[in-house]
Amino acid sequence: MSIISTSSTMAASKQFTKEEIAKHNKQGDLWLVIDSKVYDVSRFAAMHPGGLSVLLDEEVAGQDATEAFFGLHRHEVLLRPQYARLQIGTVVGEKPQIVARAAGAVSTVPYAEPMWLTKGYHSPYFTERHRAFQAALRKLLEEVVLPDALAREEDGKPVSQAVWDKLAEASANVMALRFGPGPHLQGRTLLGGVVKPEEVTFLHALILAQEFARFNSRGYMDGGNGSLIGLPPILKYGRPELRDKIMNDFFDGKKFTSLAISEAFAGSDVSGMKTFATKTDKGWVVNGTKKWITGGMVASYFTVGCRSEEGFVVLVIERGPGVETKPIKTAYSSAAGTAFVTFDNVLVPFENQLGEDGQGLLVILTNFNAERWGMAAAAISAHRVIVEECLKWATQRKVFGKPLISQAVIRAKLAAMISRVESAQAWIEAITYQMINMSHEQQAKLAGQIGLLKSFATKTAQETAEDAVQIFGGRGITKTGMGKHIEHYHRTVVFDAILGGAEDVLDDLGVRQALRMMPKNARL
Ligand code: HEM
Repeated sequence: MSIISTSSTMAASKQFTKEEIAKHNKQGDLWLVIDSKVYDVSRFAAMHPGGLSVLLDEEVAGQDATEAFFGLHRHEVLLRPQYARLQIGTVVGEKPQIVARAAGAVSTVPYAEPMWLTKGYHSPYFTERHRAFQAALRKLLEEVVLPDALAREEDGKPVSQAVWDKLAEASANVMALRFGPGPHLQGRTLLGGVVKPEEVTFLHALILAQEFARFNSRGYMDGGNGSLIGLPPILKYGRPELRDKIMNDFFDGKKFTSLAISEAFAGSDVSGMKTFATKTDKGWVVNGTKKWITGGMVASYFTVGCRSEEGFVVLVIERGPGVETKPIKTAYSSAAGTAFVTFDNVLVPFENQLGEDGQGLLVILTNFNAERWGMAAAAISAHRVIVEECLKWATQRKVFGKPLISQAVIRAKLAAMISRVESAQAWIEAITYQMINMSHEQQAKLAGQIGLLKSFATKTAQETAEDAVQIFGGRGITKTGMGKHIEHYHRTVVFDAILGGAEDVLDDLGVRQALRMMPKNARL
């Protein structure tokens, strides 16, 4: 994931012979070559995080240290301004061979992109128009979201308002786009006009979900995604006035909504829930608590599942008197805004009810397919990033004088990873095509497939995470340097396996749906 912006490529124009470079090989007068570029590290050497002595080694000082460097550092180190300026020139007659991917470009590493995005391959689903959409989106995300994602994942703060503002800009409307095709896109300019509102299908939604998942900043991304599960029930069941107010607040990047179903007492077991809504003359009065509410720390609205005398009801509760949120520390960054939410005698107007009394389960279930499909899409994309990391590492790292990739066991691990990610991608593309050609009601028959797909995507992702740590060794459990993405992935991959339904539950759902569809007359 070394990405270069055109402004940081300014190379020093002076040229040096190898003989001249070799003379600068001692403390205080120290040069070295990396990928044909000459670096004067005379002053930096004493501050080098890897120590001074390694730079004075006779194979490094005054020499071409390309191989040694790339066995120990990510390319992005050299792109940081403080290190880029150590370059004083190039070697006579040599040209750089290693190029960072430009912001927005596709990777040329095999399997680093889905087949439809790989040069020379074809797709039954995606066209050049989709590719133009993907390119515009990736450029915007890598320029605007990626730097914020890396910084916030570290400091634990929520998505910066400047990012929301940029995504919401009238010329881009990415916030509205994230809700897939539909009337909410009408009249909007989308990504500078690269796609028209009526052209948008679930294939665009797949591109969006997969592009947003490439940053390997899992807490940050979930923090930004909270509304994607909190809002859909409001869009479908909310009264027009409430729906439009909350929808526009989100599309403008101003206010966010979290789904608040799970409790310390109950997860998917709705009957075990304790949050209770009492009907009064003035409206519903809600008391109870909710746990693991993604994005809850920054949410202005909560889509809340409650028990009541009238059955299960879903209410939209606005942050205000009686509503409190406290952060919960989980394995990923607090940028996710994961909250414990308490409702104490909160008065909720009847207009904020979604669906009829006792119909709450229907309201919640209506988005489960879309939610799981989106999670699978993101999981597959994040998985692919790890395949690229492993392929690069295995080819650039030398052990016992040979690249790591020359070991058959490493190639076997890579083969398994590639097969997992490619089969999951092919499956989701096929399901997405069905979604495009089915009505919302018909899509109910995809519930089993989507459940199985999500479970497959997250199980295989965890297998790859384990394999990746083995390939990277100690670096795979180290938060900085070469293996930082592997460490992050390995630590956070399990979130996908829990959110939106645990694997066993989804597998069972898939098989039970198949059983319901079994023809009565089928025999061996
Ligand atoms: C312009 C040249 C260089 C720069 C700017 C540089 C910079 C850095 C930085 C920032 C780190 C911290 C870890 C990271 O962020 O990846 C590091 C670690 C390290 N560097 Fe360098 N370095 C340079 C050249 C070299 C060379 C030629 C060697 C050759 C032996 C070397 C050996 C090391 C070692 C052994 C570590 C520790 C790696 C680890 O903890 O796994 N460095 N360097």
